[in-house]
Formats: sequence, C-alpha cells, structure tokens
Amino acid sequence: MSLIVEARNMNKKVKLGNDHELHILKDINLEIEEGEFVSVMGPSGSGKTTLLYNISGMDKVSSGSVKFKGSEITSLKEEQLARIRLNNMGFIFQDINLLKNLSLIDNVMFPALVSKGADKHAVNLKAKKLLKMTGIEKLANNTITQGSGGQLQRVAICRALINEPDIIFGDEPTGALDSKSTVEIMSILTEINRKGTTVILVTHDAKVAAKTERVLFMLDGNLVAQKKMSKFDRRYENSKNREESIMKWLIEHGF
Ligand SMILES: Nc1ncnc2c1ncn2[C@@H]1O[C@H](COP(=O)(O)OP(=O)(O)OP(=O)(O)O)[C@@H](O)[C@H]1O
Repeated sequence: MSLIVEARNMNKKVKLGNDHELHILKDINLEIEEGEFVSVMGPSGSGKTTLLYNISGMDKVSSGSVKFKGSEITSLKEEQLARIRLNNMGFIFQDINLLKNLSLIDNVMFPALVSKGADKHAVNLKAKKLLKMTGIEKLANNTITQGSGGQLQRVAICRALINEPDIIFGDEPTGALDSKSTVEIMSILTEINRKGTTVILVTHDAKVAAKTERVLFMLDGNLVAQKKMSKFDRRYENSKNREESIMKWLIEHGF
C-alpha cells in the first residue's frame, strides 16, 4: 500500500492582533494510505477543519512537511496547488456551495469544463452516469432551488467525482442533513471508497464515523489518538457495535 497523504511535524499558526499567535495544529504526524476511509472527530475548535485544509493544500502550513502521493506540496505555488486540487482531489462541504444559476447537471460538469479542450459531450455522459449512481438522474435539469439538502449534497458528491479524484475530502458533509439523508450519503461515500477512492471526512457524528475504517481524534490542535476498525474484526461487525465502541473510545481519550 502506498501513502496518499503524509504529514510530518505539521504546524499551523495564525497571527492575531496585538502580536498574538494562535497555534492551531501542533506537530501533527499523519499517514493516510491509498484507498483508506478515514474520519476525523474532536470537540469544536480542536482543529479538524484546519487539518483538512492543510493536508489538501487549501491552506499553507506554518512549518513541517505535507506530501501528496509522495510529492511535497508545501513549497508549491498556488497555481500548481490549484491544478492538483482540480485534477486529483474532490471536496464536499457542509455548505454545499453549488452555483445558483446553473442546473444540477451543469454544476456537476463545471469542474471538468474548466480544463482547456474538455470534451463537453464526454463530460455530459460522465455527469449523467454520476447522477444515476447517486440516484438523482431525473433531477439533472432542475435548478438548485428545487432540490432538498440530501439531493443537493448528492450533486456536490457528483461534482467532487467528475474529475475522477484520488481522494475526497469531506468537511462535515452530513452536518446539515437529517438522519435518513445522512445514511444515504454515507452509503454513497462507502461505495465510492469501495471502488478505490480514498475518503477522509470530518464529522461530529459517531454514526458517520462508524462507517469509516479509521477514526482520528483531535484535541486542542493535537492528533491524540486513532482507532482502527477493520471490517474483518468480529467486534466491529455491526454498525451499532462500531458506534458504541467509538463513543466509549472518545470518552476514554477526553472528549
Ligand atoms: N484563519 C483563522 N484565524 C483565526 N483563528 C482561526 C483561523 N482558522 C481557525 N481558527 C481557530 O482555530 C481553531 C480551530 O478551528 P477549526 O475550524 O479547525 O476547528 P474544528 O475542530 O473544525 O471546529 P468545528 O468542529 O467547530 O468546526 C478555532 O479556535 C478557530 O476559531
């Protein structure tokens, strides 16, 4: 197995007024293997979103190293990072951020049409396939005002997948959804992961984390613990056991 993300002694500090500095990420060491399904949990303000932004090159670390597929990304120019994010990474956020004046399918197609010389017909076929995979092909020509939260999050997943990324980063992708939509979105992400895409997502929900194979726990800017839950481990065969065991583990580590 090769590493898709490797962070070494990663620190993130931001300058506040009055010469104060906030140390948000503290000497983080993290490895994510290709094909893994990982979740990040921790109290509000512990640095989960900042971790996601810094390992994906959306934000610049203050010190330390971040490698994506074996190559250092901390020294890259913004234009180079943007290209990697566009071609190799997919992003799903709690705030879905679709473009209002485009239809749902046009939103999905958008990241693929940014590249010069894109074949619009091929992109359209691919977008239709993704909408079908997520069960919303009938809504392709709707506007975003006509979709429910769960439907729009599926559109966002399709948009994240259109350029066939190696990895999907999700920042509380189910945070604004009801429990039924949460289950549906998690089964789509599980299926995407089963087909080989690495997925890492931030969540406050142990039910969501229970669908992943490894949970990272952050506390006050530190990565304090991680819990692996192999599918082959009989203790974790059903999702209720997984969820309960995550809750117990989080409490043991000071959540
Ligand atoms: N650019 C910034 N400037 C100042 N403070 C920041 C900045 N980015 C993050 N912070 C602070 O750093 C801390 C960690 O933020 P972050 O959003 O990563 O936490 P989180 O664990 O994702 O929180 P939540 O669960 O509430 O989303 C918070 O106290 C936040 O206010």
